[in-house]
Amino acid sequence: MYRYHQRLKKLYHENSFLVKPDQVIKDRQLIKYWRKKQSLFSKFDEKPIFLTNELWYSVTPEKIAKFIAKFVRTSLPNATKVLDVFCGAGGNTIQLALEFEKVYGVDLSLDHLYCTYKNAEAYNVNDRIWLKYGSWEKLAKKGRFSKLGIDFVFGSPPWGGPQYLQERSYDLEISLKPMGITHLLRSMISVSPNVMLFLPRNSNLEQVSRATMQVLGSQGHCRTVYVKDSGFTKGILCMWGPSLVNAGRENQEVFENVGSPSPSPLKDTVNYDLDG
Ligand SMILES: C[S@@+](CC[C@H](N)C(=O)[O-])C[C@H]1O[C@@H](n2cnc3c(N)ncnc32)[C@H](O)[C@@H]1O
Repeated sequence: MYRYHQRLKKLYHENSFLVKPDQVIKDRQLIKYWRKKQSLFSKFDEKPIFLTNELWYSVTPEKIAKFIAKFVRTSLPNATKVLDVFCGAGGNTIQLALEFEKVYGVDLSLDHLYCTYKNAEAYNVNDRIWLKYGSWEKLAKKGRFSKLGIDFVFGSPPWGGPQYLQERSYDLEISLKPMGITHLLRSMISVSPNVMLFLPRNSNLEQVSRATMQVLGSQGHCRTVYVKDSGFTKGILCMWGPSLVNAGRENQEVFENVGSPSPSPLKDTVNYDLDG
C-alpha cells in the first residue's frame, strides 16, 4: 500500500501525463488521435487533460460517453450509484458523474486511475467519483461491489489495441480482455441486473447471444445498439436488464430498427447515429 501511495505522490508531484498544447507526439500511431483530441475531451483547450499513451486510443470519445450516460439516466430514472469497471482516462466515468450522484471506478493501472481523477477535476465532478485500484476479476470474486446497492454497471473492456479490426469477426471469448464475455457478464450481473458493455463493431453477436443464455437462462434478453458518428459505426453497446432492454421502445423515432425480431436472447439490433 505504501508503494502505491509513493507512486501516486510522484505522479501528482510531477504532474505526470499532462497533455501540453505544444506537445510533440513521437508515436506515429497516436498522431491521428492527437488531431482529434477535442472529440475525446471537449475541454482539451480549456482545462488540463491527462493521458497515457495507451489511453489516447482507448478513451471513449466524449460524444459517445455522453450518449451512454444520458441513455442510462433516461432508462433508470431512480438510479443513484453506478460502477465503471474499466475506468481508463475517465471518459465514461466523467459523463456518468454528470448524471449520477455517485460513480465508482475501477482500473488495474494506477496511472490510469490518476488520469481519471485529474480529468474529473477538469469537469468538476471529482467529488462524485470513488476510485478503486485493482483487477476487476479479483474484486468481483471477493464481492467487493455486490453489497453497495449499485444500480448500473458499465464496462468498456480492453479490445486489444487498434488492431481489433483485423479480425473479420471479433472473438468475444478469446480476444476480449481480461476475460471472455460470458465470465465478464456473470461478474457484472453479480453487482447489478443492469449492465452495459461497449464492444467492437465487428463483435461476434452469436457469442453475445450464447453468453446471455448461459448467464440469464433461455428467457434472458440482450439489446444491441450500433453507435454511429457521422455515419461511421464506432462500436456496439450490449445491454442487459429490463429497463435498459425496453428503454425508448415507445419512442420509436429515436431508434431505427434494422434487425428482424428473433426469439433468441439477442432480442434486437438498433442503430443510433449521434449526428442524426
Ligand atoms: C478501453 S480502456 C477504458 C477506457 C475508459 N472507458 C475511458 O473512457 O477512458 C480499458 C481500461 O481497462 C483497464 N484494465 C485492463 N485490465 C483490467 C482489469 N483486469 N481490471 C480492471 N481494469 C483493467 C486498463 O488499464 C484500461 O484503462
